[in-house]
Amino acid sequence: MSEFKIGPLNHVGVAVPSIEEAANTYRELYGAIDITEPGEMEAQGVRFCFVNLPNSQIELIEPFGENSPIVNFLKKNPKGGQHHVCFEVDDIHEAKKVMEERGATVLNEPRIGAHGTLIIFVHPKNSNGVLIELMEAPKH
Ligand SMILES: CC[C@H](C(=O)O)C(=O)SCCNC(=O)CCNC(=O)[C@H](O)C(C)(C)COP(=O)(O)OP(=O)(O)OC[C@H]1O[C@@H](n2cnc3c(N)ncnc32)[C@H](O)[C@@H]1OP(=O)(O)O
Ligand SMILES: [Co+2]
Repeated sequence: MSEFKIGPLNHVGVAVPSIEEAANTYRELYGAIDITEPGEMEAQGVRFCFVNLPNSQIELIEPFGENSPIVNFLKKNPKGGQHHVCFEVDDIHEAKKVMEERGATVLNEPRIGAHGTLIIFVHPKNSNGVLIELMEAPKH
């Protein structure tokens, strides 16, 4: 078995109808004070913001543009829901290669995600119904 292994949990993705309303929930109900301004990634079809926590983040995402990959999800979960879990990896190209060698369905070629590093997604069917995002760890 190769040396490859997933690293730290980077964020939990939560798909919502409105990131502003969801951010207010984390602010008013849970006392979150460190919430980023919204960003947009047309290529990924999402608007997003991050609830920064001491050891991880909640990534709030809502559809952006016509072909957003989360439109279907929100049709099935109109109030929103836990959408994906993101782990950091050292090398996204190695990660993709190993995932495919191990029989997983990688959903995209590595592309830039909200943290500015390359990401891939592994189909939920490979992980007990959980959509997994692998993100190349930021180089410090
Ligand atoms: C700004 C980037 C940001 C970042 O962190 O950098 C992001 O995270 S962007 C997040 C949004 N982007 C993506 O989700 C891209 C990857 N997703 C996909 O390719 C699709 O959403 C996919 C393939 C997971 C589902 O596609 P679609 O919804 O069109 O297919 P189905 O509705 O037919 O679903 C197939 C099957 O999968 C189950 N499903 C769908 N979405 C999820 C989910 N988020 N978590 C768990 N399971 C999911 C769905 O229920 C179907 O199951 P089945 O048993 O076959 O009915
Ligand atoms: Co994400």
